[in-house]
Amino acid sequence: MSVFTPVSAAELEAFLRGFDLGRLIDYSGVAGGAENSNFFVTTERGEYVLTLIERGSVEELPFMVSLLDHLHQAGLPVPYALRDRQGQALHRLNGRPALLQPRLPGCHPGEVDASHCHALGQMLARLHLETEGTGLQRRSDRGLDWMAEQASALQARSDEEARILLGELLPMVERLRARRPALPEAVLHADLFRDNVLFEGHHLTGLIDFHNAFRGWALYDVAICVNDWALAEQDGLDVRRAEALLAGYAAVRRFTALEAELWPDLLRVAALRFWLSRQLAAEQHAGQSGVLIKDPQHFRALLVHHRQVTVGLPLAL
Ligand SMILES: Nc1ncnc2c1ncn2[C@@H]1O[C@H](COP(=O)(O)OP(=O)(O)O)[C@@H](O)[C@H]1O
Ligand SMILES: N[C@@H](CCOP(=O)(O)O)C(=O)O
Repeated sequence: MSVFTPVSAAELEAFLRGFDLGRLIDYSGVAGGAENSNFFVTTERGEYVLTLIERGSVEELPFMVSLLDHLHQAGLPVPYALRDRQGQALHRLNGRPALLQPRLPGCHPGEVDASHCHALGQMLARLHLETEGTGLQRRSDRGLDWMAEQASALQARSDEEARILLGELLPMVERLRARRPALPEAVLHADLFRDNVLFEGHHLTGLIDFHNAFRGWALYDVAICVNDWALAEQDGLDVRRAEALLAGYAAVRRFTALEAELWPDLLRVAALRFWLSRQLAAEQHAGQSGVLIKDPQHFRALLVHHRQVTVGLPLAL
C-alpha cells in the first residue's frame, strides 16, 4: 500500500469538521498510488478522496486547483478541490498539503480494447481544446532539459545496450530543445496512464491525478497515452488500439502536418521520460517495502521497438 503519511480517525474527524460534509463513517488508505498518500473517505454526505501531497512544491498547487475547477465547469469528468466553510481549497494535514475531492465512479479498465482507446482519445482532445486558450501556465519539472540531464547521467551508469540506445535518443532530445517546434500547445495531463482513468464498462467516468499537468505540446500528451493504452503484449504497439486512440482524438481536434512529421520523435520522448523517472524511482526506493515501484525496463524495451514507428497520425484530407 502506498500511504506514506498515516492519518488517524481522530485527525481525520478534526479535519472534516472544517467542511460541511457530516460525520466520518469510514476511511481507508488507497493502495496503488505511487506518489501521494490517498484515502477513500465516507461521510454522512458521500464519498471523497483525501490526498496528502508528498512531492512537488506547494506553490504549484493553485495551478492544479484552478485547472480542475476549469475542467469541472467545462463538464469533463474530473475531481476538484472541495472548499471548506471558509472557502479554502488547499489545507494542511499532518505536515503535508492536503486536498479533499469527490470520489469519481468507475474503476481502472483491466483489459483495454479499441473502444476504450477511442473514448480516451476523444476525452484527451477535449481536455486540450478546453485548455488551449486559457492563461493557465506551469512548466514541467520533467521536461526536455531534465530528460537531457537524466539521460546523460543514466548513460554513464548503464550497460552497453542501454548506452547505445540513450546515445541515439540524446541527439533527438537536443534537436527538439534547440528547434522548439511550433506545435499546438495546451494544458497536458502528462501522466494519463490506465491507472489515472476510470471507466464504467466502455463509458469513461473519470480522469484523475493531475499532479504532472503543465502547459506544453498537445502531441506529447497523445504520445504518452498511446505508449500506455496501445501497448501490445510483446512490448511494441497494438496497431488497432493505437489507431482507435488517434482516430478518437482526431475526431475532436485535427492533427497538423508538423505534428505528423514529429510524431515518431514525440513517441520516443514520451517513452524516454517514463524510463528515466521509473529508473530514478526504482533506485531511490530499492529495498523499501510498501512502495509501488513501476518497471523501468518496460519503457526501455518500448524504445527499442520505437526505432521503427509504424503507426502514423491520421491527417484530414
Ligand atoms: N477522485 C477520485 N475518484 C476515485 N478514485 C480516486 C480518485 N483519486 C484517486 N483515486 C484512486 O486512488 C488511486 C491513487 O490515486 P492517484 O492520484 O493516481 O495517486 P498517486 O498520485 O499517488 O499516483 C487511483 O488509482 C484511484 O484508484
Ligand atoms: N504514471 C507514471 C508515474 C508518474 O510519473 P512521476 O514522474 O510523477 O513519478 C508511471 O507509470 O511511471
